[in-house]
Amino acid sequence: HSRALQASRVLLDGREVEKEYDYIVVGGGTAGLTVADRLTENGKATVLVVEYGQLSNSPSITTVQGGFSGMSDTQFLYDIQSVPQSNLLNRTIAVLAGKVVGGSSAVNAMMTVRAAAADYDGWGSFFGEGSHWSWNQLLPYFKRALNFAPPDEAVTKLANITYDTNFWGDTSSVYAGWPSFQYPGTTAQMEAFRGMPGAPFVKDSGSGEPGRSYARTGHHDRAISRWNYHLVTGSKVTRIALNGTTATGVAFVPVILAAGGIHSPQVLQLSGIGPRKLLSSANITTIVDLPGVGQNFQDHPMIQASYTYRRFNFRPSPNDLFLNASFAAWSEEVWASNRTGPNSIATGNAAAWLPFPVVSPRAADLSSALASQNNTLYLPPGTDQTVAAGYRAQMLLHAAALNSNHTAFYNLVLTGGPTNGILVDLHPLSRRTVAIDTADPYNREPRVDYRALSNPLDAAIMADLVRFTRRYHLENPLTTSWAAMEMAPGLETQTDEQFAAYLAETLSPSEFHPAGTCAMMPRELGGVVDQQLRVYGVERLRVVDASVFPTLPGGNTCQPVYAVAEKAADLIRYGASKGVEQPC
Ligand SMILES: Cc1cc2nc3c(=O)[nH]c(=O)nc-3n(C[C@H](O)[C@H](O)[C@H](O)COP(=O)(O)OP(=O)(O)OC[C@H]3O[C@@H](n4cnc5c(N)ncnc54)[C@H](O)[C@@H]3O)c2cc1C
Repeated sequence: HSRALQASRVLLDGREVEKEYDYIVVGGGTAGLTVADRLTENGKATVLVVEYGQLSNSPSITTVQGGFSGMSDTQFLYDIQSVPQSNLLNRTIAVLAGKVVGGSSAVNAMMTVRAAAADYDGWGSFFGEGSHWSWNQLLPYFKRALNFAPPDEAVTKLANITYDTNFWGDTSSVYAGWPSFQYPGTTAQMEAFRGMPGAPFVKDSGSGEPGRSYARTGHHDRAISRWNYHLVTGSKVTRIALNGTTATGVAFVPVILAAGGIHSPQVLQLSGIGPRKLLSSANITTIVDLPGVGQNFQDHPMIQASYTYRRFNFRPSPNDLFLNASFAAWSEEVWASNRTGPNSIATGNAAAWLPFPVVSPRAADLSSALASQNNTLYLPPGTDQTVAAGYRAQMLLHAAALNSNHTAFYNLVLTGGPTNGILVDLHPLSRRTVAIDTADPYNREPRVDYRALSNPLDAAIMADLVRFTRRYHLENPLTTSWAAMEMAPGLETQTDEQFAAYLAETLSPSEFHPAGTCAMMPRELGGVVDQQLRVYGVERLRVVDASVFPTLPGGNTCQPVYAVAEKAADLIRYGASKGVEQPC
């Protein structure tokens, strides 16, 4: 950085890139833009972000209402289908990931949640005592990551919102808040969990400003005014240049790989870092034999459990947006005039996250079944011993979590209307894979195998998640007056075997939360990066994105990605020895 860069700007062509930078960030997505913003903040370090997608102000990205417009616009998504899923009647599944400046944070459904402390303590536990990865040590970065706008008074009252500002920050340019409108039915659906014994109600929540706030608006738009920040768009990184085992980027530059859960393992494999057998079958010379790259792939399965209420007299309801022209017109009007009203609701602004013992009467039995299971039988044949050892360590953690009230397994998204939402398994046991397509590794998208339901206990756990949802709707004193009808799976589905058959037909193995494919675990447990997110066996190369999560947090993944990226920026700037920086 002895030499001034041309003024900060977006470069439309790789040929405009300078010869030297202090850091190169591969992927201008959620994590990549966060790190690039923080590293250039001091006005000294020079950073180039290389992003395959384009900068866009399309309404698909900026529209809030419903939360689905980004994920429905294929120009901002990679075009990937999974391999046929043998446990899902050979169905193939669309793999959604953002391809645009801002990455998946530009197309996601905007649900903002943090998951339980125990999930993050679990991450550090793989490294033993003294790890600097834990809830307490990530909390300052959660606070730095998002700027929390408290809910307005009317909404707070109507929806019984409670929150604790001690858990939130107010410095980030990425904002999190509640919609300025709530359907009364949402409150009723939330309150009805009081009819389910043991369901905990916690204090903290969030609220505030409408609009999509994401990595591009919160980080790129800040950094673009700096001389030391460059972003090149429309440029796909196929591999990282290595000099021996040192990443050299363009010219001896430290590289931060932030291409996301699907593409970071692909880029490593194309660079000769990954499982030797896979690389040689693609004629790629192995630089570092790292069996964990592309293994340990996790995502949250979505289960269809749908109910329609015959008597749900809460109005207005989300259906009124389609059925009641004057309500729809009013919604448009208040959104246009001051960005309030129903159109400020994305998707799922209320949901339940519950521990497994609350949901399942056989939590203790399933927990011991998992602990005593020969877990590695359910990994792909030929899985490396280190990866298998890591899987065993994770399954022991999950076995304890299954019988604990300190982490959530069950997630039901509430709609506020007479049809009910999405059911999610927060800690799936099956592990998936991402691998370069050996037939044409540089030009084809990677092969994504969800290996759905490969661990048979997943189906049993999911069956209990549906059974609980059934009880919530059909046997709950607080919901009986709604006269719910079970549309799916249908009351004839009762036994574990019937549920397994139903899941084969209908399960969606992805909530678009790909993670774990470059896991932060000890190398002897199949890890790919160490606690400073440095790739084992390679100098000057870190991975910073959802792929480093060793296990999925029990919640949507965007907020944890921001927090991990904030922490990574401090690790890169100050090193681990300086300890955790407190947010200013
Ligand atoms: C449709 C959808 C809905 C979601 N809904 C929610 C939600 O409601 N709430 C929530 O919390 N989370 C949600 N998520 C998940 C969340 O958005 C992601 O977990 C998070 O944004 C991932 O961040 P990341 O940095 O790991 O990857 P990304 O943000 O995906 O960034 C990766 C970037 O790298 C780029 N890239 C990839 N390969 C290359 C290459 N070879 N060369 C150059 N650039 C490359 C990509 O184009 C992309 O911009 C959703 C995700 C999707 C896709």
